[in-house]
Amino acid sequence: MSRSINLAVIPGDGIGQEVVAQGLKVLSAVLPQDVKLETKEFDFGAKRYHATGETLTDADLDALKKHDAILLGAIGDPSVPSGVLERGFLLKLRFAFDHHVNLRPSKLLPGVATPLAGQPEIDFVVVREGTEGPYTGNGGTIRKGTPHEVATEVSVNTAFGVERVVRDAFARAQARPRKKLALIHKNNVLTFAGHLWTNIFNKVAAEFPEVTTEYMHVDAATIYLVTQPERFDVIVTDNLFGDIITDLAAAVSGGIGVAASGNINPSGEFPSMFEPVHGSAPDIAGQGKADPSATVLSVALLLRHLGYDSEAARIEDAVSADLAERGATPRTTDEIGDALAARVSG
Ligand SMILES: NC(=O)C1=CN([C@@H]2O[C@H](COP(=O)(O)OP(=O)(O)OC[C@H]3O[C@@H](n4cnc5c(N)ncnc54)[C@H](O)[C@@H]3O)[C@@H](O)[C@H]2O)C=CC1
Ligand SMILES: CC(C)CC(=O)C(=O)O
Ligand SMILES: [Mg+2]
Repeated sequence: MSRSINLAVIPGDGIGQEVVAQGLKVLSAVLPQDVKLETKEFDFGAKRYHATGETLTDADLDALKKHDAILLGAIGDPSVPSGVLERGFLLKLRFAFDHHVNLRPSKLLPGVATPLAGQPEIDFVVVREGTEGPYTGNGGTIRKGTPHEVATEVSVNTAFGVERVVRDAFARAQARPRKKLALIHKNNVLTFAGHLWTNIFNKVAAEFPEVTTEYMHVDAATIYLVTQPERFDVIVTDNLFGDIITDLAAAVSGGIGVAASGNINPSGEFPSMFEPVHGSAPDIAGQGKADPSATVLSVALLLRHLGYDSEAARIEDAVSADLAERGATPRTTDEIGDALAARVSG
């Protein structure tokens, strides 16, 4: 039986272009010959915005919808006002394709440097809600530009949206050996949203008696992520807290250059999208300094999502071996991509 992957590729801005090229290189190298890989590149990002004023149109969404999955580099450029591409492209796409499970694993691989003392066992996954919270664009400003300006940014939390992501996190915790789930919020202050999350979390917990649960406020969680990261197994949290703590989680688990993510639409109604946790890093763009490992590991998440488990594992092993053997001499983005492609095909 011949198999195929019809992949939408969005390199995006800055280092997005550089790292996606490596992700594709490794993907082509790992796939068996009977799997037909078809890729279609989309030019979303700053260049297209400057040329056309468009970020993401309905026609674009229709075109993207036809694919099995999406591989994204990163979006955002200093030449475009902050938020235009992030809201107008990235969040619009995540919302339109109902990517409500934003999956961000953090694993400190053997021999990988961490700023933490010793070599703690870090192996947890953050299930970040991806379509609600303060990222929905509900809010506004009055008396703009005056000393009396007032700006609001409303956090939207629906029982439906919270329950489905909490259920997903419980199911993931149940399937992992340690079976632990932490809810991270700030329910001592954000009482409306926080109590909704806590009540739903406790209700769903009753259906998963094998899962050990804990609650912690997000400020305290940032302490434990640094002082006791081994304590975490699965974390569930809202869109904003999840965004922030996963950069921190990346920093303690080998760095932002190795942090992968999946924006999952669990029903399969829309293609899921895989991307590194990092952004377009304009400070290092075009210099060949970006670590493509996060994108390559995102390709592994993509493959696992599509049922190519052994190919995903080969990529993860290759990255793990590459990181363990990384010497002090810096390599270019391209060189790391070549080394990973050689490992998965060797
Ligand atoms: N998913 C996306 O497309 C995201 C886009 N952004 C956008 O990216 C732009 C830059 O955002 P920043 O806040 O600077 O975050 P960033 O993640 O792009 O960069 C933060 C720091 O990490 C470093 N870094 C990032 N990726 C790296 C890699 N692969 N290898 C080595 N170092 C790496 C950068 O050089 C920088 O020092 C903004 O326009 C932002 O809105 C930010 C986060 C996610
Ligand atoms: C650029 C934002 C819209 C998103 C972000 O920082 C993230 O998803 O990690
Ligand atoms: Mg982020």
